[in-house]
Amino acid sequence: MQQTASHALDRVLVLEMVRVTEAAAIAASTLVGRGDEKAADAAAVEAMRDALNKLYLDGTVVIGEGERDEAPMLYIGEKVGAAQGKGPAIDIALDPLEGTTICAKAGPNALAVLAVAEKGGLLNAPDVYMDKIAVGPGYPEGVIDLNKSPTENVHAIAAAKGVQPHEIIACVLDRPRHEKLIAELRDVGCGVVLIGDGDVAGVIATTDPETTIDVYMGQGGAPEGVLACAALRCVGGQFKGRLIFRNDDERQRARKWGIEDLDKIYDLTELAKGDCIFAATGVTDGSLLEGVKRFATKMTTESVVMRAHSGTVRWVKGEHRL
Ligand SMILES: O=P(O)(O)OC[C@H]1O[C@](O)(COP(=O)(O)O)[C@@H](O)[C@@H]1O
Repeated sequence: MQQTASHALDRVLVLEMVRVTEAAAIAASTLVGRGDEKAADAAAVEAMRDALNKLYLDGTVVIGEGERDEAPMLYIGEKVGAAQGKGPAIDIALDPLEGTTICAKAGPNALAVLAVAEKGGLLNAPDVYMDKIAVGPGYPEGVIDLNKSPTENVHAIAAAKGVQPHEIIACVLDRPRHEKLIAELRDVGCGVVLIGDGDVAGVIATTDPETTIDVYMGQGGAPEGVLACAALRCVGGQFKGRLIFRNDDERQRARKWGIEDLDKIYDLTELAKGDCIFAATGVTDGSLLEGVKRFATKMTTESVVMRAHSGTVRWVKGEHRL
């Protein structure tokens, strides 16, 4: 009889997931700073797929490298795992190399990332942009609102935190499309941390007081939004996301994956619901994790794996013989 997913999440998957993200991170790390995004991504994809296919599970990729006709491996709908029809049926959202450009340029915060959930637990987000706002744990429910202006959100966060609006620090992707947002945040007096890429780490940074980042704002990839939500489900925090469609082709793609209300504002639990596991391994050093390091005889990795049901967060240091 096929195991239920929650049974699997209980027993095997939590630590197995680290093996999968470690494999992808190690593969990508051989190409850090080599200026070749595609090669680094391909290496991570292949390694992640091989590692997933060794596990006793009946997995379906719901967020992956793209649609079947554009991605040869880990495409949306691909079945992975060595126990098709027998093992626990789970949905998987993955990004074997989150921050391909970061990796190519040896910048901070490139990650190998994975989230798993029970069937239907993760939104099948199309590869479009998502307007995002996120804060870490400890705020009253509803403190952030995508229908409000950045200024109003900063005031609400500051009031809830008991500080002045100019003491709030926001993280934003450094893109021309964010010029207005950045100008408005600076008008309020906020510190704006501009990141070149990697908004999964940007969102997660709001949950760690050491980063000093209070809020993440702006448009990034929708699949990355779902991955970040899986992490927030485990450690706490709030997230609102609205899909952004630039043309009819993108609208069509969303409908194809069952999204009917194209203007909907999604809450954390609508993007990643039920029990879920989030795992990441650092490819390059960053605010969340150290990157892969190579020594004469070994490599080291740092990973985090967390589970929504228990709220357990495990930091895993790996030593791998060369
Ligand atoms: O680079 P764009 O088009 O602004 O898209 C933003 C998205 O790209 C990233 O910075 C990096 O994504 P990739 O790893 O696919 O290159 C994401 O973290 C972010 O959500």
